[in-house]
Amino acid sequence: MKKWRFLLGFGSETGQSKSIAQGMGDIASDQHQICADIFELDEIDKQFKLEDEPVMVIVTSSTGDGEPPSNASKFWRKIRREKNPQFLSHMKYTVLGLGDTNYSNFCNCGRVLDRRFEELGATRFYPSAWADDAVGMDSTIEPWLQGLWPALKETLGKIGNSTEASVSDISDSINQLNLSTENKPTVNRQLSSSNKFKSDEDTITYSSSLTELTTLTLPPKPTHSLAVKLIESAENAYQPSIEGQYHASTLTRRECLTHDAAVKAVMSINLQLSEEEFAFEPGDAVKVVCANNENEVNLLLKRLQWMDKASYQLDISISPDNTKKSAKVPTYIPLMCSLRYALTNCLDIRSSPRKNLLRLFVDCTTDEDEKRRLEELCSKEGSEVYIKYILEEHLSVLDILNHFPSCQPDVPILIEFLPSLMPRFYSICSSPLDDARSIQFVYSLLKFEPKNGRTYERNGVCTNWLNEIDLGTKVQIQTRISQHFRLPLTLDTPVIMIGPGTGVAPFIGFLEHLHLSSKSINGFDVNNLNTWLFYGCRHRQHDFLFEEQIQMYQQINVLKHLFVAASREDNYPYRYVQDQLRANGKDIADLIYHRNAVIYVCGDIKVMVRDVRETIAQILKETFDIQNIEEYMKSLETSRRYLLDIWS
Ligand SMILES: Cc1cc2nc3c(=O)[nH]c(=O)nc-3n(C[C@H](O)[C@H](O)[C@H](O)COP(=O)(O)O)c2cc1C
Repeated sequence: MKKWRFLLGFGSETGQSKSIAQGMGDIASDQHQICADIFELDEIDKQFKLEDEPVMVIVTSSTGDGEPPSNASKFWRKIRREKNPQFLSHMKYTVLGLGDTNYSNFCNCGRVLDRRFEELGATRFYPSAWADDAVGMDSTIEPWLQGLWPALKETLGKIGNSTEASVSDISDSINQLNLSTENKPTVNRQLSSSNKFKSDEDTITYSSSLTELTTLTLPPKPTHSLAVKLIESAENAYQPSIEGQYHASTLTRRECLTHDAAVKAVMSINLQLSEEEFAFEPGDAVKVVCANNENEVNLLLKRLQWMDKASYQLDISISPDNTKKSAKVPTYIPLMCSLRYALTNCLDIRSSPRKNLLRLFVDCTTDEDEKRRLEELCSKEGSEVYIKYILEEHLSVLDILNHFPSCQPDVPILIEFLPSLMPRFYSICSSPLDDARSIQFVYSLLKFEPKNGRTYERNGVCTNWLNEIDLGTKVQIQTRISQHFRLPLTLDTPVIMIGPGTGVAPFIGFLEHLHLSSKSINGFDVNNLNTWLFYGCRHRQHDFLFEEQIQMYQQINVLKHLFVAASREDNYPYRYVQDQLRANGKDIADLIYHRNAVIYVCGDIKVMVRDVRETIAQILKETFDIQNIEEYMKSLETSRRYLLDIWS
């Protein structure tokens, strides 16, 4: 029997959109008997042709400063260049954008694709949605998905002929569509009289906003399709199965840039490339493939009662009972590997479990009170609780299992539903003019205490790994080429660099590049440079990163103006970079307004990026009495004169 189908294209940098698209594909086939053909957007013209697609759903994140993820950039270029205004007039579409409101270009990639599809004649069959990582994406994605399926069925039904649906399929689906609101799984479990979770202190396991009388709407139970066979033999050496083109490098140097008294230690790393030249420029970032912490993996293995079998080989395959048509073994896990290997190198055991995994955990739990609480956490009614106690506190899968001791999930479920361990990004702080086969970057060592639901102490995943590996260890890396975060083409364009803490990294790359250019390029006169650096630390004696190097750039006239803020020093007037910007307000405003300066902001997104933008807007408004300052700031952004390189 023929079946409805649609194209589901995703653009993903760190794997979230990809896993959401894959989850959507599963729901489409398992619950709605619709086939989703899922491809990276950049598979355009290889795996799919837009000309042949009547219905398309796009799931895409944004990266950099609102740019498309690396597997969607070719797609975007093609769509952007298309001249025929009717090119997509045959198409119905919708977009789910993933982003983070801490970035000024929130969901920019999704939004521009959405607009461009409309300009090219496509019709939105269902409103596009923008999910925000800053507040938890599920609160947008869940309701959006609930409405998507009926809308999709209606759309596919209307154009039935061209999507090859048979009449009986259509009527089946329309019947289903009519039933869909009554079909949501709800549950009202009776709790034991001594509900052991009733303690206000234990927030993950109890919240007063939900009572045992609340009827819960649960997400549909995901179908799982993997099986593992245990083979009692010693572990072999596996090749990490990472997607994309990675370069082998070697860790050649690691040093601490901060004083012992610093609140947070900052490390600097050097990686040497073994073979080919690694093309990068100042402003680019490097993606580092890392592994999970051994102790954390051991804790998880113990909790799963797999410690004694941890190094046995697992033969991972599709279960003979599988009913999911799209089932496949995740590509990032070798078909034969030990559980220890999979948990160490392939699976993200740190990020908070998504609701579909919690839903599966319900059925692996024997205690009725624990079951009910897990149902609450994955239910629609429990969304706020899930965001507050799981997402915002960054609870891991191990934390959840520790809170629910009677939950004993099968290993294949974890292998199938934990996301893949993604490489981490760092801004490069060296110049290729120094050595094109060597890169340097910096990172802070982060420690998270066991509190607020976290059941064990932990460090940042990749930073901890980078800190523990021996010199000489091979490190797999890839560049993330920045499209816009680049030095200006003309030497005398004023450059305003704002980078507190490790946010100074790309600017060290910029300054080093200018310094080396002045030595190697004829006619490159440092006197023409107009460079301003606003740097922030806690205490100048303890954590002024690259202090000597920065002073050297000043002495040789590569860096013209340096302004330092120190947030923890008594009697020092400038706490934050914004204070220094304000103190130099007239000069900064003049550079931007009259001299076409380019402003670069780099660092942690939480507060700094917003405050810096507000400060610059205020300075400009006050100095030049600009009436619509927001419009002016936007014009700086669109003309690529206000550039961000930020992370969370
Ligand atoms: C380096 C970096 C840059 C980002 N830039 C933006 C941005 O400009 N706008 C936005 O809305 N979100 C931005 N984000 C947030 C991501 O889009 C968001 O976390 C998303 O869930 C990631 O999905 P993915 O894993 O599929 O790439 C950025 C994230 C990172 C790590």
